[in-house]
Amino acid sequence: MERKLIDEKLENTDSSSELIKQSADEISHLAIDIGGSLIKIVYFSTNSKCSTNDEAPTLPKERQEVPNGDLNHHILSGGLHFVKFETSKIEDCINFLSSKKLQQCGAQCHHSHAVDKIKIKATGGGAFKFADLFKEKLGITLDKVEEMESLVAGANFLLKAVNHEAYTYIGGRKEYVQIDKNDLYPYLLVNIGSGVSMIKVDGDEKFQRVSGTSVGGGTFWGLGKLLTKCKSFDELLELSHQGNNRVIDMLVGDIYGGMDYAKIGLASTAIASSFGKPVSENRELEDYKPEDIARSLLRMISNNIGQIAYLNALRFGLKRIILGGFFIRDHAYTMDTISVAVDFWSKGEAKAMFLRHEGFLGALGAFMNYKDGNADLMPLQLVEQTPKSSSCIVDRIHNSTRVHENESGALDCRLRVSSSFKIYDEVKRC
Ligand SMILES: Nc1ncnc2c1ncn2[C@@H]1O[C@H](COP(=O)(O)OP(=O)(O)O)[C@@H](O)[C@H]1O
Ligand SMILES: CC(C)(COP(=O)(O)O)[C@@H](O)C(=O)NCCC(=O)O
Repeated sequence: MERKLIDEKLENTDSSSELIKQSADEISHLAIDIGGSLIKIVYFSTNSKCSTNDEAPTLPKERQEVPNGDLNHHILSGGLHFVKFETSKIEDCINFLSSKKLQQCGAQCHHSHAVDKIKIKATGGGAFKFADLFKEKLGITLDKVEEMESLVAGANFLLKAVNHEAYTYIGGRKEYVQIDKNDLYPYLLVNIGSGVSMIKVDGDEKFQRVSGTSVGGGTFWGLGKLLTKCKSFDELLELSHQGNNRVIDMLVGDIYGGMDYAKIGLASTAIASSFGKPVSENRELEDYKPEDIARSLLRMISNNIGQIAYLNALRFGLKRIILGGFFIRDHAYTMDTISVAVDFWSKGEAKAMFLRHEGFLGALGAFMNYKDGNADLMPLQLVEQTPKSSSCIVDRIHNSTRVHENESGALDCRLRVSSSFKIYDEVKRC
């Protein structure tokens, strides 16, 4: 529900203060992915109180010593939260971060140097582009994590640790797929953000970006904005529901006098040329309905990505195509078009799968990176969950450790944190 709320707020320019109010909990770890279109934040919060006086606060009750007697580490129990902002409204993101207790503590702290030491993991092009802005406005240093590495780490984490994460979308039906974590690799990761990256994943930290296309989510939103005058991405998606692509697309039947081109397996209703119909019609842009244009555009881009994904899967003999990125937005027509394209071209050999945390792969991967480097933060301790069997299909099921998802959409999890972890200590000192 929280994710839904935040998505709605995203479309409303005056809502950042409300978003700030509803999320005034304590953040112990945060990672950010600043992309061409959207900023994605993943943060871990214990919902505990932060002291504002000079004494160190009592430890939150969730902060307990690890039962195995490892006195150098603590376990934090809490939730992993997901938030996004439009990159063009980066000020909202800055305001959100500065409202958080981590930052408030720093701002109120008498030791002004403390704030300057805050470092957060950051990925995406914006980690470079906006590094100075974060330093100047928030005193935060962006500790850069490579973008493809983050996407892969995020996808691997979700596929291995979160129940009901991957699903197929066929004929209007969503079916969850439980992938055996010992039989996950290789797969093709297709991230549809502003542009599209295709990555062959062979293991943890073992991957190669094999392809990409500049015709992606940014193309849909950018062209759609120009052609339909829609003011938001969601409005454009909504509009596409009511449209008919056959008014804009040139079909095989339009060329073959209403007949199939049976010899090469093309039905009369198949699209011969996306956006081809206006070629032979004496009509202006205004003479076409915006909903038909939106539908045609969404279909053209989704189909094209599905086809390029299939070709790359074929190139490397991959059977699983896992799709992420915020272009998808859990949108039925988008997923159906991609699934049909993959199924059609691979003759049923390859399968397209989508992820519930579709747009947060990079941010999650950057979050996982806290475990590297100075090894202050140990890997997530995962909580066992009994899978809900009703809507779940089994893809070589295997016993695995899983993460809970609570009602707010946050993932319940535990972090194993070094006693000397930096961000937490900055807060504690205040
Ligand atoms: N609220 C939104 N505003 C803008 N674009 C959105 C929104 N929701 C989904 N999108 C789509 O998601 C794409 C960005 O996906 P994302 O994975 O965040 O990529 P990036 O890292 O390039 O920002 C946009 O180009 C657009 O197609
Ligand atoms: C440059 C990018 C990796 C940036 O990632 P994004 O912000 O789009 O998620 C991506 O836009 C991309 O892979 N573009 C396609 C470039 C190409 O292969 O032609």
